[in-house]
Amino acid sequence: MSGLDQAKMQLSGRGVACVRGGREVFSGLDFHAASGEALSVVGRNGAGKTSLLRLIAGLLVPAGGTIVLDGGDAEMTLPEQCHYLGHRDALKPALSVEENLAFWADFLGGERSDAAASLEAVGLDHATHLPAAFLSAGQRRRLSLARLLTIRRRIWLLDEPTTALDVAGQDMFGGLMREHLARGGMIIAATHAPLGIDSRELRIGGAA
Ligand SMILES: Nc1ncnc2c1ncn2[C@@H]1O[C@H](COP(=O)(O)OP(=O)(O)OP(=O)(O)O)[C@@H](O)[C@H]1O
Repeated sequence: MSGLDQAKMQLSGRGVACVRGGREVFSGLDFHAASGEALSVVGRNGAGKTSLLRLIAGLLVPAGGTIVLDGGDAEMTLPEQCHYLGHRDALKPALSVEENLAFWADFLGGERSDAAASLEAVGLDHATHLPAAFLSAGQRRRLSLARLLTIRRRIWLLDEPTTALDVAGQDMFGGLMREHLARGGMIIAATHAPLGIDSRELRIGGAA
């Protein structure tokens, strides 16, 4: 665990507004999250949970307000310090499990851990040469989770991360999230189901 991993971080949103397709999804949204902390973003379908993750990841531009990271790596942008895991697993079907992971490691760059160890941690070490097209939904999700471990980024933005995971997979993922937080990481997860770890709730758009 490096000293950098332990540096305090604080992510703050102030008066954030989101417009999609010309329609306001939410506005005036305030939130904050600190290193070592998990935030569960909850709300009804269409409230803007995915949109908020995409705003933080820099994949959408806020229509108003600011999103600021204090205490992160001053040489990197906020999106460069985030892992965004969408609810659709971004995998190349013709590439094998290990080739998919290598693709993401090359694409994202930066510090990386041992890919074989990551695949073992998510229970895919028996399937490294299998084309991603042959993976089950839960196995695809596990491969996406291996990305979080292979390429080290301190902020995990997770969209419905436990979808398709069996009970053992949810336990495994709970352990990985706890380790990430213990290292000074941050997790912001859009979810309809309990995340499986202690988290603070950020509700968007009133009761679901
Ligand atoms: N590409 C797009 N163009 C226009 N509108 C969009 C686009 N993507 C999403 N929206 C709209 O933005 C709103 C928020 O969508 P978002 O996916 O962020 O909601 P959500 O809270 O994650 O919903 P769910 O619980 O169903 O996953 C919805 O009304 C949706 O129709």
